[in-house]
Amino acid sequence: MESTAAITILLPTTLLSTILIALLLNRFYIHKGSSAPYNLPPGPWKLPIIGNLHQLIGEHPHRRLRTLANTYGPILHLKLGENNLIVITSAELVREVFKTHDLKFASRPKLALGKIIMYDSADFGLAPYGKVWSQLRKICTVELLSPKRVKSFGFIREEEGRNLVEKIRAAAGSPVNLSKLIRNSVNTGVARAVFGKDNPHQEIFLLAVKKMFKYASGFELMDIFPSWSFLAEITGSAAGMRKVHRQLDAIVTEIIDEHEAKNSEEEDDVKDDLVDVLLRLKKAGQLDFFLTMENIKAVILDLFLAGTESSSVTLQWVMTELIRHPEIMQKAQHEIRNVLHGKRKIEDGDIPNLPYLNQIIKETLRLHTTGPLLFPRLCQESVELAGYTVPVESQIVINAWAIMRDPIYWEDPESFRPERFDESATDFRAANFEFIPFGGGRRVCPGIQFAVASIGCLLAHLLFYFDWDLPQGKRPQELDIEEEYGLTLSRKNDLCLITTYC
Ligand code: HEM
Repeated sequence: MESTAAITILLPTTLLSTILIALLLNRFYIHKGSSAPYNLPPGPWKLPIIGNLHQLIGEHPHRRLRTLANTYGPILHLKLGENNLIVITSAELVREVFKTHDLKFASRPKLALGKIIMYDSADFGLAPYGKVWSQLRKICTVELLSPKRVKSFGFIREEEGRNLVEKIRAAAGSPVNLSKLIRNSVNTGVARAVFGKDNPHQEIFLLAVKKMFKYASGFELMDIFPSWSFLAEITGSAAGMRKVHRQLDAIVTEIIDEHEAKNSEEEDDVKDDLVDVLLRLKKAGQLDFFLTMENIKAVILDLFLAGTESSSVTLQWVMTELIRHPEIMQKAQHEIRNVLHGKRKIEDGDIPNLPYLNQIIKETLRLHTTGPLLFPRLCQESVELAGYTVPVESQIVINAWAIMRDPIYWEDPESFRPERFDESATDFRAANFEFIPFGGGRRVCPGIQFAVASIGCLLAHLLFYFDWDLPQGKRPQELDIEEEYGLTLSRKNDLCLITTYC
């Protein structure tokens, strides 16, 4: 069996036997943390060996952790197998993590997927804090993700918007699988920006991405019991990850080979994309560290994976909420059809003139937090937080989903109300620590502008050219909002809708 998020899936076999072993060993086992002189944050009682693993069963982790935080408070200590896990569930403490102690929390835990899939964390999303991380991040920001570069990709967004419209028109009359079309469009947009052309192996790639994001939940047994490597083999997780690695490696190797061949043929005449830049830097050898081919492959995958999944998941939730709230859909269509009045084509430069569209994207990111627990951090040295000690090497998880639904910060938090973001108020950056869809501090998502620009442009195309409805005369509130948990919180079921071309 291939394991996905261990907490929700693995229970019947491995976990129950683990509990039995734990109980048998109870008499002989001395709890690692129990004799430590730490003033640890509060948390529920812990079983030997598995710690609090059993308390996370039955619900998706972000929901379960919110329930635990309601009992134990906004800073919570759990023992998950071999790891100390500190869970933060308040904007005030997020400020401490992202601002006051930013450096101490700027690393990432070593996850099995980094080791197996991402060339031993040779990328920068999973890399530990340090020189390699900071230089790779800087190169990608300058070459791909800076506001200037993002603006320069406007023509790609326009073309992908038009392609999406054509594909939907071609399918008119029968329900269209909008989820699939969105995933393909977003992935093509990212591929063209990162390596200059479409992804020829899109189908295989998107399936591999889906699996990879499940492995990235941080709750894989291999990550909870890193020294029990046999568990990964028994459950099939390790084999599953190796398969994903082989598939992704084949794709990225082909991309690099093509770039190397092209560069040797047309030395001066070629317009550099990110892959060219990375290959050139490798050849020149002028960085402060030795840039390996693994670094290059892992960075391409980083951007390709992070860029595709999160933006496409967000756009699917946007359309879900607009279907469930026809009056908001109409208001958004009214805005865009008014602003573009008389124009036949949407241009990338039109998107900033659509403030309501922007409010809708923000409200979607609040209510359907793409990364509900952000991405785990590793505490690099012991820190005092809210009067408690966070031990060095603890993993830190911020329950962004719970904070962005907390009635302390948000009025009527369960309702979808884009108007709550007035045009001037909250920004995407974590200046406001109750609105943190992109994380914060040094490891804040570097792809904010890229993501917002591509989601905005595709969404504008969907709303300008089409009216949308549910198939089989279903009513708006009947559209399901079932979630699938992984690193991202996606729709469990694909979104299939009926369209009318306007
Ligand atoms: C709606 C879209 C997106 C959302 C919600 C999102 C969210 C996030 C979050 C929550 C993190 C972790 C931040 C932290 O630890 O504080 C992150 C990291 C990251 N994101 Fe995004 N992201 C999105 C789009 C993108 C895009 C389009 C790209 C690139 C093309 C990208 C590249 C990355 C990378 C490379 C990291 C790791 C940064 C590091 O560890 O230094 N993301 N993202």
